[in-house]
Amino acid sequence: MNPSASELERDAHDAAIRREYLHTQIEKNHDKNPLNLTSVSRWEDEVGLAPIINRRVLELDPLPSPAAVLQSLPLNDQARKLIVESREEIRAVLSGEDDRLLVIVGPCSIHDPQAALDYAQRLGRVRKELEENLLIVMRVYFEKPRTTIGWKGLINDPDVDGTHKINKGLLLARQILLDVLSQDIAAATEFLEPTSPQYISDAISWGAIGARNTESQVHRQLASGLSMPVGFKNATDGSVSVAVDSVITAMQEHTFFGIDHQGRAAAVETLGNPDCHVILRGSIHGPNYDAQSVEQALKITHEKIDHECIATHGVVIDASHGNSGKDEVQQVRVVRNIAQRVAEDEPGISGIMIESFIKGGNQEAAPLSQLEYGKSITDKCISWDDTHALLHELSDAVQKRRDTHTLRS
Ligand SMILES: O=C[C@H](O)[C@H](O)COP(=O)(O)O
Ligand SMILES: C=C(OP(=O)(O)O)C(=O)O
Repeated sequence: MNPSASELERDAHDAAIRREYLHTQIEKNHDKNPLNLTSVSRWEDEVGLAPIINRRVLELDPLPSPAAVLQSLPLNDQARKLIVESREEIRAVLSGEDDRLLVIVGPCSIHDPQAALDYAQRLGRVRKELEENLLIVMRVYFEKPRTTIGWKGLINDPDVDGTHKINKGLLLARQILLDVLSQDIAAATEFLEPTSPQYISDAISWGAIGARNTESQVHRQLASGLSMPVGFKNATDGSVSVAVDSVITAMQEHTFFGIDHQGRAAAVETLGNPDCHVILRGSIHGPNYDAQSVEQALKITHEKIDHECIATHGVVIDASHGNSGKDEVQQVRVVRNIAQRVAEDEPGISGIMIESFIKGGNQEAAPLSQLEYGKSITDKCISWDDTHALLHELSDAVQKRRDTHTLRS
């Protein structure tokens, strides 16, 4: 059926709005495109598909290729060594070959490069001091999965002002990772967008798939090709079974849609990732960090996986999120509870996750100039002073556990 005159008029009107929008965006956002890419034209206009496709797409802003970003901000030799060694150490702790506790600690999200470096300097010093008992890795989270809407993290919106300069966010995130690694501390992150790992995953030693994505085939496939250990959170409704299914799925080979390092669409074939495990993060129904929940999670894992692996050895417990009701005071109690249980040699606790920043609590997300320094703009975090004390308590707990084992043998 031919479009009516009024439909044609509306299409022309929509196309004019899109073109004007594109033009003003390019004019306005020079720094959005730091690698000087030329914008794509409205291809659908040229091939006569304008009434059919991209009806609700305002802009397709080209991103640099992963190779261009990796080459413009390369890992140095110290960082390469740290990443290779820390991935192996994490694997050894998760499998029980190394008797330390894995501690993934740091801000809920990164929004300020200066504060991230400041935090990494502090954590780098404690990491060294406590390395005999704790394997400390910094949370360097750039992508935030939201329950509904909200700031989606530094890669998506680096200026926290709704301008969504992803080009800038990618380079900034990578620079922050290099700064963190320069403090001799390995980095952990959540992988959210299926193509963003090509830009940063070389700098990551441990990855997470969040509670909102744990049942997603796309994320399970992604994890199957990642080069580092990956933890899957239990679902927001508390299901641990889906996280175990994720581990099983990610351990297998897959072929799926992705991009290569030149940024070209690619059929990605993966080997499978044997270094996956479950993270207990509590749920909308309450916490699951207690001994019975750990035991139950491992029971489900053993029922579904018939061979010994990292996932059957133990879980990582997230002291924040559903386990603390996102309350930093409660998070301190949860960490103390876990420290006590580690000291008492409770089996199955391979690691702990803590949301911590320089100042405790959180504040509303806003552009950097309007923010209090060193305070979270997403979930509430434990202050640095409390974190420092808790890391020492966790270290003492691991030492006590080791002493018990030595006495027994
Ligand atoms: O870790 C951060 C948050 O818990 C997660 O992004 C969800 O946040 P929201 O419920 O405020 O959207
Ligand atoms: C979003 C996070 O956690 P979860 O997926 O458990 O909500 C997080 O760790 O930042």
